[in-house]
Amino acid sequence: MKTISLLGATGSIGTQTLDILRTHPTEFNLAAMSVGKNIELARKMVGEFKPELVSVQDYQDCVTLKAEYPNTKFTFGIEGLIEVAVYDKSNILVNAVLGSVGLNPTLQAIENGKIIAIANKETLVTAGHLIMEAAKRNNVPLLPVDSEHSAIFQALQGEKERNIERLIITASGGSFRERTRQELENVTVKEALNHPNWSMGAKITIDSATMMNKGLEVIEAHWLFDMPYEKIDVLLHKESIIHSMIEFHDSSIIAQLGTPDMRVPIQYALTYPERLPLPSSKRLNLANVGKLHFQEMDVERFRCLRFAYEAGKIGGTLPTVLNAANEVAVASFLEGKIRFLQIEDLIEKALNSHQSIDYPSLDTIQEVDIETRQFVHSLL
Ligand SMILES: NC(=O)C1=CN([C@@H]2O[C@H](COP(=O)(O)OP(=O)(O)OC[C@H]3O[C@@H](n4cnc5c(N)ncnc54)[C@H](OP(=O)(O)O)[C@@H]3O)[C@@H](O)[C@H]2O)C=CC1
Ligand SMILES: CC(=O)[C@@H](O)[C@H](O)COP(=O)(O)O
Ligand SMILES: [Mn+2]
Repeated sequence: MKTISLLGATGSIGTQTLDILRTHPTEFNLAAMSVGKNIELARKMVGEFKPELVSVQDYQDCVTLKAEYPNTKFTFGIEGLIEVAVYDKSNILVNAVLGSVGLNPTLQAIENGKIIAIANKETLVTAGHLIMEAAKRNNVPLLPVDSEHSAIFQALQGEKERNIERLIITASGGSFRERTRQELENVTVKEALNHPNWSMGAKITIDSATMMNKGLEVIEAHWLFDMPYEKIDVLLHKESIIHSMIEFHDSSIIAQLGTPDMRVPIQYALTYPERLPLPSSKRLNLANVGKLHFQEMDVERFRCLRFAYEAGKIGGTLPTVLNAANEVAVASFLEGKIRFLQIEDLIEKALNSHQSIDYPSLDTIQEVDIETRQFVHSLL
């Protein structure tokens, strides 16, 4: 029995993680979880899974839930996220929280020897060097949940990182893949949230439409697989059936395929190195699919991808700025405060106005994260 702490239980990845726990009740047990503001769903989850510890975002929700479930321990805020992440009865942390708020809980969980199943890519983008250093020092496995990184991780089994020629990360093209740049001027939030292949949380769906999701994934892959940026390519593949590939020195390419279903990579991270059946997942029938399509990425049309490569290559605090500016810009777009193309304008302004600091400490990253958020807010 594996005992799990789950950050972001009420989200898209969080709810699918709980689906897997439901499918395999004798394999997994939920000891602790965090939610944000979706207290209605949290209530149902506490009733069903009976975790011993629950963290909520706001103090008042903590008080309300405590009155309803006196046998459960409730906590709140960033300290609550950390408490869940390091909960002593858990041996695995599934980090499915949204944004760089996941950084400190992840670091603390690593320091406490927890196995990390990481979906929360913003944490790796903003401070990949700190996460990788801590994981190495504590001999803690970092198991990717993001579909592309899980695909690469699966294709790497039995292989050596030193034999990799390049990583090929596939991109669906997002909600606006058929539109010209000019047609992006007046797109709506509703249109942007209509991803062609995946059902995901709002922020990552917008990131997919701007191509920032692929940018974040390039940086994520750089850290997870210790790969220079020059050896990480992005390829448009509109079906999202090949989830990513590795090309080796001898020109062999190994890919991982499947229908777009995040429960597969989530479950793989939870069962690694074993595999369990996943009866509810639709099996891929390639004869029915017939054709797969591939197309070169245009970094002029998708400027966010170029920003991410540039920020990643320079390193220091630039990825922190990239991520924090993007988080604020996407939230502003979702709130109807800015137009779609202003997302990339705001990120560009934040990057241009920042002097990168090399080898940033956790404190420096947190300061730069706050400063960047304030800077972008001042432009709105
Ligand atoms: N969705 C997907 O298919 C994929 C997602 N990912 C990554 O996984 C992470 C989660 O994505 P996704 O599940 O789509 O996101 P969602 O928006 O669906 O869920 C986010 C979760 O985090 C909680 N949350 C948000 N902000 C805070 C906060 N400040 N404090 C505490 N809790 C908070 C939310 O709580 P509440 O809703 O209760 O307010 C919710 O539980 C992201 O980093 C994303 O990039 C990676 C690959 C695929
Ligand atoms: C499911 C997942 O991992 C997402 O990151 C997904 O890949 C988004 O798809 P695109 O960014 O390729 O549109
Ligand atoms: Mn992905």
